[in-house]
Amino acid sequence: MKKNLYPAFSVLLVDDELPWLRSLTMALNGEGGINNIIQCQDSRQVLDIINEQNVGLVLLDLTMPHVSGEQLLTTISETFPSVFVIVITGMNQVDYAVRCMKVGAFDYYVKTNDVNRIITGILHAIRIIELQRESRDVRSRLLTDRLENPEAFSDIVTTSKKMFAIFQYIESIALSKQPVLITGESGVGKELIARALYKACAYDKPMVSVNIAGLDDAMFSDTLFGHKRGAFTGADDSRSGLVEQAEETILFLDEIGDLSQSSQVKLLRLLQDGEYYSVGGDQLKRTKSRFVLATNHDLLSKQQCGEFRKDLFYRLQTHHIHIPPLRERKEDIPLLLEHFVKAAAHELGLKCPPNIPKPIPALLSRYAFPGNIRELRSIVYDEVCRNKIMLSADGFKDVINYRQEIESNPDACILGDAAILQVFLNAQRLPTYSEVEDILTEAALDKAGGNQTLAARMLGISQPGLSKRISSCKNRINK
Ligand SMILES: Nc1ncnc2c1ncn2[C@@H]1O[C@H](COP(=O)(O)OP(=O)(O)OP(=O)(O)O)[C@@H](O)[C@H]1O
Repeated sequence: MKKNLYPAFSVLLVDDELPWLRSLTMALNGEGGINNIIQCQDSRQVLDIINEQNVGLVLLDLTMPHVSGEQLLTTISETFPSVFVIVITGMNQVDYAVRCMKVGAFDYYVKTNDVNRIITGILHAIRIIELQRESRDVRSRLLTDRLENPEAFSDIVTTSKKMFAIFQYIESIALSKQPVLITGESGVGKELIARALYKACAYDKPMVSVNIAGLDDAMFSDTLFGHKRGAFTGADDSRSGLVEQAEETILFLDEIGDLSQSSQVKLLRLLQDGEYYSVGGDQLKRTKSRFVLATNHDLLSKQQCGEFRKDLFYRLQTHHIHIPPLRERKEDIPLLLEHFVKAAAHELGLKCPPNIPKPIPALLSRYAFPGNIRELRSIVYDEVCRNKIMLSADGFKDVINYRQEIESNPDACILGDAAILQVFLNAQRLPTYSEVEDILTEAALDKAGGNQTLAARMLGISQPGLSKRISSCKNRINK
């Protein structure tokens, strides 16, 4: 996989003027990050090059010796209909432009010193070609029912056709540079899918991940873009951000659903043009990172009620992977059960995993798993701790009944005031507010099997509020 070449197909520059070829190549490379370029000065060679190399886009001059650009344009359109042609010429006449577009040119530019405008058009064409190629690729993969690199998905335990279709889709978008949005309920495996995508892309550098829930706009900019020395009080040194650290690999932004409006604007610019400023810096930077973003929010309804920007919402739709909840792929339950029993036994140092009585998979299939696979994992681990030789069907039944009860009536677990008071009176010293917050957050997540929506309901706060508490709790631990 030629992962350092962009785009994955070649861009063929055809012009008899060598200085123009050179300056356009430099601009495409520097400003547009395009480095998969073939230069051709002799118009007679163009068709052979297209025939022999993986050319997706031709940037074509019109006035050339031997074969004219217009003649070439007609032949390319007829013989290689999937190759896009952009005409870049010195001829500033509308009728030429109209003629070229009629014959099949994708766009028409007059040579100018302001190459930025041309580059924006070329990047636009590249994006469309990538999408066309990807959709062709997805179609052929769906017909052949195969994976090119099954190893990339080996950590994901599944037998579901829906998940297999997701794997095929991931393989078909692996070479694209466009951002990928992964959605699905909490605990459904979004991070695992992001890691599979990373493996399918075969980057040399490790993936960079960050959970951006609860970051205010200043923290968001500082974390992603870094800062210049003296940018704010305490910024004693310049520091690079995660975007720079993730150059030529994947930057995984988890929980993008709660971003503030101003951070959404910055994120859009980053995804759209690859551009950003470090905090306190006035030099525009460009990135070649691949962005993978995840959320368990319904972004469509957030966008409809004005909480999520429409332009960002649509920018994120280019490559969208939605992971179905566990209750919609119950065929995975027996496999996952066995997998987690083995993993738990291994962690506990058991010689062999406990036996699984036959009724347990069917019992689990009747439960809706609001916390999805994370919840199943925590139930199984807990049961393996309790029963190291043979798992207990009754144990599973009790846990599931209890969880269903909490789910239908989150108030049921509330302790009386006196009981709460007693907990503190028995302690040698009173915990601080932040200690209580950490303990409660952890306890609620534990009870809810990692389901943040349910845990937030138990604590009487919103899910974004809980997300913020989780990240501040993590920050306190990391300090
Ligand atoms: N198909 C699977 N096979 C094995 N383990 C899985 C699978 N799906 C999820 N898991 C495990 O379940 C747990 C939750 O997965 P993950 O963190 O990827 O979910 P998530 O959707 O990102 O959750 P959240 O929205 O809360 O961040 C992890 O321990 C993960 O390894």
